[in-house]
Amino acid sequence: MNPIYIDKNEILKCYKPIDKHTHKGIQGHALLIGGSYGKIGAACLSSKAALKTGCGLVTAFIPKCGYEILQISIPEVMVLTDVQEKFISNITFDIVPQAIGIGPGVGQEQATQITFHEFLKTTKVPLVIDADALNILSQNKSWLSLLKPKTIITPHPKELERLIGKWDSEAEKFEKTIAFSKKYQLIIVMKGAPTHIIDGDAVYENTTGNAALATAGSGDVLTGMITSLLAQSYEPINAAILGVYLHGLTADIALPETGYQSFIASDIIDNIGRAYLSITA
Ligand SMILES: NC(=O)C1=CN([C@@H]2O[C@H](COP(=O)(O)OP(=O)(O)OC[C@H]3O[C@@H](n4cnc5c(N)ncnc54)[C@H](O)[C@@H]3O)[C@@H](O)[C@H]2O)[C@@H](O)CC1
Ligand SMILES: Nc1ncnc2c1ncn2[C@@H]1O[C@H](COP(=O)(O)OP(=O)(O)O)[C@@H](O)[C@H]1O
Ligand SMILES: [Mg+2]
Repeated sequence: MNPIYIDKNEILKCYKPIDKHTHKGIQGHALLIGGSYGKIGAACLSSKAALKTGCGLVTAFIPKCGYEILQISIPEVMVLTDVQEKFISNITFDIVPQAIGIGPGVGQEQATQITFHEFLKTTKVPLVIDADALNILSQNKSWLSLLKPKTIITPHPKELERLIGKWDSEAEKFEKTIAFSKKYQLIIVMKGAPTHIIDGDAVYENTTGNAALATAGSGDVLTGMITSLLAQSYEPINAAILGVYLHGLTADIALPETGYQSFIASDIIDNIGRAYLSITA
């Protein structure tokens, strides 16, 4: 396996500068579907990260109990609520997003599983699938064939194991992940230290990031960032590459100020602007 290293050179091949005549209506609308009672923070983090990564509009779809929390903590994000108080049970919306991120904090209630199945059968929008949405897929592997080619999935090692089964060596982990990517035509963001992106036989290795990212919600933030780039009409592989690179770079930039221990997921969001600036510096 000869990975392509995701460094500044590689990023400059796909980074799209902002057109000075752009407006929020053409800058992309991202929909983030996430949260459940006690995990509304996951929806807050992913939707705020999506906005801070540059799409024009962000809507969060959450259970009712998160309505005030989300509106007060991030007034720039629009909110749609499920009929259920504590978990998502019926995903319906009348907006037209260019990308959807689903999974952070959703839990695995039966009703959430059923509506996720219906959603997969009907949606034609480019998707990023993370966290509990991946765990639901692991429990219902026949649903994997519903995923459109180039859907992005973002498993951490445990979520990956639930999807592809155990491995005995690093080499076997890559073999199995590449086979899985080919079988379902998926882009797999294998989160870790470092993160790898698998797109069929192509393997990319990220060069940014550090152990400060080992903190609650840092994956939820990554989901929002990649969904935002997808909504801004980056090709799925480029959205994954740029998202993972910027996400890691925020931790490299913040480290001298926060140290490893006090860096939290909100610090990723706070440093997305500096990460963008360093791409073009
Ligand atoms: N503030 C919030 O609302 C938060 C919500 N979260 C949500 O909580 C739900 C559960 O997510 P979790 O990921 O905690 O639960 P999981 O059960 O999926 O994963 C936790 C398990 O995976 C292992 N693991 C994780 N990263 C690993 C790594 N790099 N190497 C080896 N093992 C690793 C852990 O040791 C643990 O056994 C998700 O829906 C998630 O989005 C979390 O993101 C935390 C913050
Ligand atoms: N030691 C580390 N070095 C670099 N990156 C890390 C390290 N630990 C975690 N990360 C990154 O942090 C993120 C963690 O995601 P995840 O486990 O899904 O978090 P959560 O579910 O809490 O949001 C991934 O992007 C992963 O690559
Ligand atoms: Mg996660």
